Amino acid sequence: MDSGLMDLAELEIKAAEKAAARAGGQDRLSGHIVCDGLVRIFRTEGVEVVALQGLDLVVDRGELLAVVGASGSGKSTMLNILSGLDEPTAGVARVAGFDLLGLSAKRRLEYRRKIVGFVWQQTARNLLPYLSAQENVSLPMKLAGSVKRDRALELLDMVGLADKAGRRPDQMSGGEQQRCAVAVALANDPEVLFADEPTGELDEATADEVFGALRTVNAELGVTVVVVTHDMNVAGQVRRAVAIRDGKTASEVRRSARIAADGTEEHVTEEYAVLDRAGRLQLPAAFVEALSLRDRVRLNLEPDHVEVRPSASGEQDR
Ligand SMILES: Nc1ncnc2c1ncn2[C@@H]1O[C@H](COP(=O)(O)OP(=O)(O)OP(=O)(O)O)[C@@H](O)[C@H]1O
Repeated sequence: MDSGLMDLAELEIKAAEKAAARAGGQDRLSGHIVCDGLVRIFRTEGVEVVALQGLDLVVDRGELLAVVGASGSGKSTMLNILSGLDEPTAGVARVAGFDLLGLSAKRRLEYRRKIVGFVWQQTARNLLPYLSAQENVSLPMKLAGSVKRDRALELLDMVGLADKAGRRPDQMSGGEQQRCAVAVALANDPEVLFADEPTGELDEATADEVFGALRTVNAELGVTVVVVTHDMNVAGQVRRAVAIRDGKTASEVRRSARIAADGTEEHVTEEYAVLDRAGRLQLPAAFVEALSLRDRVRLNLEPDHVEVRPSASGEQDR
């Protein structure tokens, strides 16, 4: 049995329970983060770049989601909007009841201070070099005027750094610094944690530890976690990974555990294409190439599935 995955299942149940308690009941569990038809167009020197082309995404309260995609697919653009640093050109972006389109400066500040926490790829952006781990975690509390005794140590303990509380960033490894950054991001008890390539500068084993810390805080605090990465292998670290392609959500990988006919537990990884509200979906590039699909395809409705066939030869140019 894959004990790692069992842990994942247990952690997810725990995270959902904590999130429900935090939200005041199961009925408020859905749609903690909602992107609907999100569009972001950049205009520079007369050139238009459509970075997000109608992106749809719903993340439930208490979920831990990975967003994966190649360079230039729009991940950072989405994260900048969700973290309140940038505004969408059109569409809906809502987090914890905050509508991020047309937020006043005051509400934006409140959103960034209280609702969301961030972990950036560059460790230097997350931690102050001359402060110890504990001081780094305490700083956001001080700035918000709400220092809670022992909270910094509790958070450091949660990310496995209880014994490193007195160390400065240059006395910690890259992975430890990123785990410390997770504790800093949670100092003011945000509802949502965004992490942008938090393991981008780390080797695989160290990256696993950082993911372990993200899973733990998700389960212990019920905080909704969104991790953006170009590392497709990350899908194995979470139960839900959404892939972005060309500024839209294209596919989704879900991992789950189920009991097989012989009573043993088996673990299933299933990949789904994302269907938007207009019924559009994107075929995986490998499928398109395998059958040389081009321009038009034939669709047949079968009792329990839809068939996609290449158009007959010669049909393409008629
Ligand atoms: N401020 C900007 N001005 C003009 N174009 C931009 C701006 N920011 C992003 N873009 C463009 O938007 C598209 C999406 O970029 P984005 O940074 O969101 O991708 P990404 O998936 O995060 O890539 P990476 O993994 O390399 O960070 C790219 O074509 C990029 O060049």
